[in-house]
Amino acid sequence: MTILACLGAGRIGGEVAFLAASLGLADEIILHDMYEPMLTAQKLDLMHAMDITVSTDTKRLRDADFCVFSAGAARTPDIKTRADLFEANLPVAREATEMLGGFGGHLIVITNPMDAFTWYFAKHTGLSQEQVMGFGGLLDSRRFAVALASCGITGDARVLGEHGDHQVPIFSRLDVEVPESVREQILEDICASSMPVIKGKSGTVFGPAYHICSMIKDVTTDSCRLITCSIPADGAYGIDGCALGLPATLGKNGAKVDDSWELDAWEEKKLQDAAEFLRDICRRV
Ligand SMILES: NC(=O)c1ccc[n+]([C@@H]2O[C@H](COP(=O)([O-])OP(=O)(O)OC[C@H]3O[C@@H](n4cnc5c(N)ncnc54)[C@H](O)[C@@H]3O)[C@@H](O)[C@H]2O)c1
Ligand SMILES: O=C(O)C[C@H](O)C(=O)O
Repeated sequence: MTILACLGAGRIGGEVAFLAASLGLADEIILHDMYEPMLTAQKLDLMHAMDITVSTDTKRLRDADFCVFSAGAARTPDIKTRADLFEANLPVAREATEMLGGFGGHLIVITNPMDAFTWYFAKHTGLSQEQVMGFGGLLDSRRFAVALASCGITGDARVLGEHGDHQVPIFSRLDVEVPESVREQILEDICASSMPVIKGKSGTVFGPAYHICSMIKDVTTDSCRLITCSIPADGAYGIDGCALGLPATLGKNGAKVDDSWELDAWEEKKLQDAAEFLRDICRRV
């Protein structure tokens, strides 16, 4: 019996609830949204799809195995970076922390700027480092794979660093050497890759929902899959004072940092730059 709570039942919360239920990853859904018509709409739409218990009682949150935090404002085409959402979404994270009293499951943080809020929840909920994971690395890695494929490059495409403009595509795990000028061009392309989706359909949905559900599956099946996700760093890769995308294995005990990757000089510099950028935002939480 797996209970999935979605704090924020908009595009991401709604799609994750639907997909998780469709895939048999959740037996019961708890939904919360400040906008009552959206909450009612998502609840009814789910119940019209399948025979599943959908609750809107936030007191039940403490019984949930997973909580996906996707409440708050999303980027529109005129909001340049995810970091620009920080002030708007900080009060939303504060409210969620209060609701999460007694919750002992796995918290998957989606709301942007996602790394800052991953740090926030790790500091303010009393959950362990392994129980709080920020989602973005799998999506960024997939976007990296798409960009590489268009250049005919294959290999293990992974992205570390910020879920944002300070993301760090890892070229040293690919099958070929990629020169710096090409790296910079690909980095620029992947940083811009969600905007056409936002412009065309108001927000990204399929990509995030698919990968978020894959993380839920990793935990429920104890797969110990190698992923990248945002983790409150405590010294791994010489970084602390922020959460950021790192390699991790994901299983029933949550996300465990894999500190064995050897980065080349370009990647190492970009990762330290990302940490410096994120430390600045994380200080503000
Ligand atoms: N980490 C990622 O990879 C990733 C991917 C997609 C979206 N996001 C982020 O996730 C967040 C949600 O995106 P979306 O597309 O689902 O947006 P959305 O607007 O469709 O849904 C957000 C929902 O949050 C609700 N909400 C706002 N304030 C609230 C509060 N105080 N309490 C409860 N509910 C509240 C809104 O009513 C809305 O229904 C955004 O910050 C977006 O940038 C992150
Ligand atoms: O780009 C955004 O603002 C949404 C999300 O973080 C994404 O990467 O799809």
